[in-house]
Amino acid sequence: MLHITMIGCGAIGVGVLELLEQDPQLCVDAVIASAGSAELVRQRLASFRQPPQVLTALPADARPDLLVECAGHKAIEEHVLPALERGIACLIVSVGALSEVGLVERLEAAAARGNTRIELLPGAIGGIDALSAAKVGGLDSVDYIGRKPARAWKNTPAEQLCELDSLSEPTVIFEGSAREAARLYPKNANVAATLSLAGLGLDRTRVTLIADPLSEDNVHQFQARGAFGGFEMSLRGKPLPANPKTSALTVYSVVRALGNHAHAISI
Ligand SMILES: NC(=O)C1=CN([C@@H]2O[C@H](COP(=O)(O)OP(=O)(O)OC[C@H]3O[C@@H](n4cnc5c(N)ncnc54)[C@H](OP(=O)(O)O)[C@@H]3O)[C@@H](O)[C@H]2O)C=CC1
Ligand SMILES: O=C([O-])CC(=O)C(=O)O
Repeated sequence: MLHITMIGCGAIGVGVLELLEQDPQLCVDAVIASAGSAELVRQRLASFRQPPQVLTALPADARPDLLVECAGHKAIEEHVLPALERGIACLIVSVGALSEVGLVERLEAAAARGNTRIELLPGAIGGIDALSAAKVGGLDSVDYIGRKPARAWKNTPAEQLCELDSLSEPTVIFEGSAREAARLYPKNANVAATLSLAGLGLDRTRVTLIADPLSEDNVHQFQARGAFGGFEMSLRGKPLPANPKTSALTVYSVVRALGNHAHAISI
């Protein structure tokens, strides 16, 4: 059995825990919550058959097989970097955080010192295997369009560009590089950052973000061109009721990745 510690117990974390209850090969022993929400998280987990322990940091003597981040950008600094130094393998879902200058290099250095590895999860997007294989032969362009219902852009700079509550047609709220998208829309730019890391990098990956009052789904589309040929992907993700910024596929992506570590065949 694989022993896992999870950072964050919000929309993704709870969804993952619910699904893992059915897998005898995976056990989330502990959840790391922010100090201010530890009690709330304990209440959230009370109905689970075997609720994980709720902590605010990884104890010095803890040695989980895997640490999986489902929390946000700050959690990488606070928990992932120190765990890597201690030799604990980490899975990261907040991939948008890696657009911060120097963070990729710091993660690599921490993992090298701990002689361990970091896995970036595909989350809400598919086709990362094909894109990153295409990169080996050389890519010419990667263009991404992220389209979400208007409510998913609440509390973002989109609020300064348009009246989200009364939007009547799809409205482009951002066009530019993946680096700039991640800076302005950190909670909505994980896919853009993932495509960049798998493909042409943050400065050469072109991003368009759209607030679409006519869509109920989080739609992710990208096209790539290169020596391999061409590739178009369109994915209509159902948003999680607990957090409309987040697609349900992200939960399944975490469960798949953890399962691949525990099961005999990985796919
Ligand atoms: N790769 C991808 O495709 C996707 C990635 N994501 C990313 O996944 C992350 C989680 O998403 P989601 O579950 O929807 O978000 P939620 O806001 O629903 O949940 C996040 C939880 O993590 C907790 N948290 C935040 N910071 C820390 C910290 N430093 N230590 C411990 N706990 C912390 C929050 O608690 P509190 O608020 O009390 O701090 C909250 O309970 C986000 O960063 C999001 O950007 C989301 C969708 C797709
Ligand atoms: O659809 C999602 O779950 C999240 C998303 O767009 C992103 O962070 O890029």
